Amino acid sequence: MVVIQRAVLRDPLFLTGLSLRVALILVATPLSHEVWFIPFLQNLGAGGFIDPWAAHLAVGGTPMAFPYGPVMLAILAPGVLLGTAIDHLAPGLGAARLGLALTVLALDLAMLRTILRLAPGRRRACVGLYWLSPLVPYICYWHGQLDVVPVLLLLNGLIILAARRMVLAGALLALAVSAKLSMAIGVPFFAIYLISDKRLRPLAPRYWAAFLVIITLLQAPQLLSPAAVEMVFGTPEAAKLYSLAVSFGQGLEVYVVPVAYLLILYATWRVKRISFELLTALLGIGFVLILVLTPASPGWFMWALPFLVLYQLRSGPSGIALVAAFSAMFVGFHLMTSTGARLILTDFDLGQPLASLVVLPQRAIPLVLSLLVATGLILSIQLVREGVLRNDYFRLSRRPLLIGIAGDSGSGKDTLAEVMIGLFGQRSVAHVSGDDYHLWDRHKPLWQVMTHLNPRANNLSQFNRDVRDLANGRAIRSRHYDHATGRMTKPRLVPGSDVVIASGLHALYSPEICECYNLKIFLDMDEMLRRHLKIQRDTTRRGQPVEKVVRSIESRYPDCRRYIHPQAERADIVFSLQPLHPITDDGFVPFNEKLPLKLKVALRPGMHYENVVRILIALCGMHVDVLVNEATNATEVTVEGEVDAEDIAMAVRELVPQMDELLDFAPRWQGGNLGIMQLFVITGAVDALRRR
Ligand SMILES: Nc1ncnc2c1ncn2[C@@H]1O[C@H](COP(=O)(O)OP(=O)(O)O)[C@@H](O)[C@H]1O
Ligand SMILES: O=C(COP(=O)(O)O)[C@H](O)[C@H](O)COP(=O)(O)O
Repeated sequence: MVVIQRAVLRDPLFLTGLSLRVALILVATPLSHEVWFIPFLQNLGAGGFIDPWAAHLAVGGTPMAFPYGPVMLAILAPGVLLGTAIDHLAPGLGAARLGLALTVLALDLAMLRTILRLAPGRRRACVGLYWLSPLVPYICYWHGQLDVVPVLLLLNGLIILAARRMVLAGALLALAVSAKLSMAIGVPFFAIYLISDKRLRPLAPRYWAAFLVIITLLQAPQLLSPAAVEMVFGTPEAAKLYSLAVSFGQGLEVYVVPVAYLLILYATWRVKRISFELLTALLGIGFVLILVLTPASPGWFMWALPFLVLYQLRSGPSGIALVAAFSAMFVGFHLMTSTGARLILTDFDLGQPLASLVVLPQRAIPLVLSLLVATGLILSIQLVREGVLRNDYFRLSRRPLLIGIAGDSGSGKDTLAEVMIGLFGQRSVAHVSGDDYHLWDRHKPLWQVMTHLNPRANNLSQFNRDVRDLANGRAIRSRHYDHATGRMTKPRLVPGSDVVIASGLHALYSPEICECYNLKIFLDMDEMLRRHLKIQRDTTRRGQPVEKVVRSIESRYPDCRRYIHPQAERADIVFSLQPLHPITDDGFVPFNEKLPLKLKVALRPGMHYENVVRILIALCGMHVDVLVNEATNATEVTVEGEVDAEDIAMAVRELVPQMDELLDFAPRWQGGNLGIMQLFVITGAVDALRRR
């Protein structure tokens, strides 16, 4: 049973739409129901279960009667067969007719509920845009088409796919196609969606396995029935896709719809990474173009309607007006040219198209069709502009997100890179480390002559080339410097990804590589804290004697001042981790002691930080000071206090909800200062991506 919130059921708008539907069911019976669908379905009762299509043709039924698959049959038959049985008991009740109409009403309510699930919090808008649209009463209750069935299955398959319940989602897509073959139009869009999102790729085999098993089980028997092949696969409806052709002369024709459809698929393929919202927009564009470029049956509009509702919810009054105009043209055109309904208990038969009942002005039909095509094309352009090009996610994900992280040895570059990889997901990030571009390893004599902090001790031109290649989505081959052995390993393939993190001593050194980054970060950790943490790391994790590490820190300090620290001027964000209590020269801090820290965040002029500060105070309960550095005009935000990972996750969802689909399914949020860094990096990245 379709469960719709009580608030909707009590909504006057809903009750108005329901009254209209019930009135139509009571007073009108669509010609298509009476002449095609009900007789076909009643054959099942006459022993047509084995091969309903053959049984129908055997009694002289028309091949046009039921060009649908077994799922449509299974969903619609119970109401009709029950009604037929009741009619046998009480002739003249019209229960079979009511059985079909009430089944359609139940599916219509399920469609409303599905749309409400797709647009949570937009209850009245969804009721207004779907339930009160004249399209649905016209298509389902006057003209009498059944497309609400496959579209409902397709839409729920989308929702289940977004929830990553892959087997059920694949099965629902198969059910949609087995209800009406034209839903196969959507299959390539789903395939591109599953390929484009690296997070979904491991889950895709289950999806397609379920799809193929269900579609085979349901469609194979139909292929064995010549009658089904004639009525379903050979339906004249399919020929409409080829009706618009461009003649190349010499009897050659190019079909416009297949060309347009392939162009839309190509454009979809070019969208680097498709969010759920983008997928619904692209599917809507595909369906609307088919409506515009073919003499589409009224039922075909149901394919696009849910996506048009979502478009209107996002676009507001202009989109609503445009869809209303397109809908009005569509209904007007089909009232004139398509079958309608007979009024019950009267002889008033509007089953035939208006054009055959009354004399219309000569140009009425072509004029309305022209307006229909014009409004449809304008709507398609708007769907592309507003549904795709202006889609935040589309703009964020068209090219890889590039983040550069520079800082002295031990300042936290790898740590920050790792916590950001934990957010985006290993599959979606290409990490390039400056250490892998040292010109010599620890065992070479030059190691004793020139420190690695000197740019000339590193192959920075190769580093820059590799970052640029990754920025263009190309894979690179990069060696790896193993700090445990002090040697370079063999080159390994680093594939292009949605996010590129380039961290290293000189990651912001060359101006031209800085132009590649969307976000530039410099780590300027308190010097005593850095020494403490570097000594702790190099002795415990890199097996180096304390004396050697201390000597190295001292000997490299001049190069650090000369080559590393100046990079801070190029950064968008400078993170400076500070101990709450200064570490004095002789104040040795035991490695296992957790140092209370605070984080200073210097943001270059123009970086938006107000909302971040608001959230850190209001939601995370942090103590935050904001200062503007008069010299650099940079904003310095000092953050103190404890924050847990869940609060950081909530803060990011509040500040940049559109990032959700760019992050991993289970992003690894951090608490403490690393979580605050995650927050500033994510919001800074979205800011930068919106500007590009
Ligand atoms: N934000 C931070 N909070 C606490 N400890 C940190 C932080 N960043 C780095 N560290 C610690 O400091 C040491 C050096 O960090 P690392 O990321 O290896 O620096 P780099 O990559 O710049 O050489 C590591 O032991 C690391 O755990
Ligand atoms: O210090 C760094 C940078 O690494 P990081 O920024 O991770 O500290 C150089 O890679 C070292 O010179 C490598 O030499 P070693 O392996 O002997 O430290």
